[in-house]
Amino acid sequence: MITRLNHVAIAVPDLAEAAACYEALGAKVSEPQNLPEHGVTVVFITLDNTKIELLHPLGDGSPITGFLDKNPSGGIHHLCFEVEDIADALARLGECGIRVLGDGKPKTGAHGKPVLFAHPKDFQGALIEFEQE
Ligand SMILES: CC[C@H](C(=O)O)C(=O)SCCNC(=O)CCNC(=O)[C@H](O)C(C)(C)COP(=O)(O)OP(=O)(O)OC[C@H]1O[C@@H](n2cnc3c(N)ncnc32)[C@H](O)[C@@H]1OP(=O)(O)O
Ligand SMILES: [Co+2]
Repeated sequence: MITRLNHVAIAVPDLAEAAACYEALGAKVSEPQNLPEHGVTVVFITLDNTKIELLHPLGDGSPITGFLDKNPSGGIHHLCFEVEDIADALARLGECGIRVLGDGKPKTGAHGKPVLFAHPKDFQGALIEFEQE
């Protein structure tokens, strides 16, 4: 079952500049984390009730390069919801005819937990990530 909002992800053209804005507002900002298996570098901003995930392309073939080409100033990229059971979420998405991106199997995300992405065209135009709680 879907439980809580884990993070809101924003793709940014300049990670250091974006992180500095949140630091200036007094937020807790993580060090950049390279995720080559996901083709991104991420910085997490920890808030009281959720996180902001700042994303920047890492290497060739990053899945977010196209998004930044279309949105050169950056933009909200995806929402991540926590689920009690990622396998159950995978099954439920399939029952609803919602395509799961990649090879359709969970991958390990930035928090070291299994994650899935649903195709935005099947989810009211929004890219939704599911993370095992
Ligand atoms: C997992 C590690 C970390 C974590 O939190 O733990 C992360 O979150 S890593 C985040 C980066 N990884 C991903 O986003 C993986 C899933 N994403 C993808 O596979 C691609 O981004 C994809 C397939 C959603 C889009 O890729 P691309 O833009 O190259 O493809 P298209 O141009 O063909 O797009 C198809 C269609 O989708 C629309 N689109 C693209 N991105 C988004 C978005 N973020 N939100 C909503 N819609 C999106 C795009 O405009 C196309 O629509 P169309 O009407 O055909 O133009
Ligand atoms: Co994410």
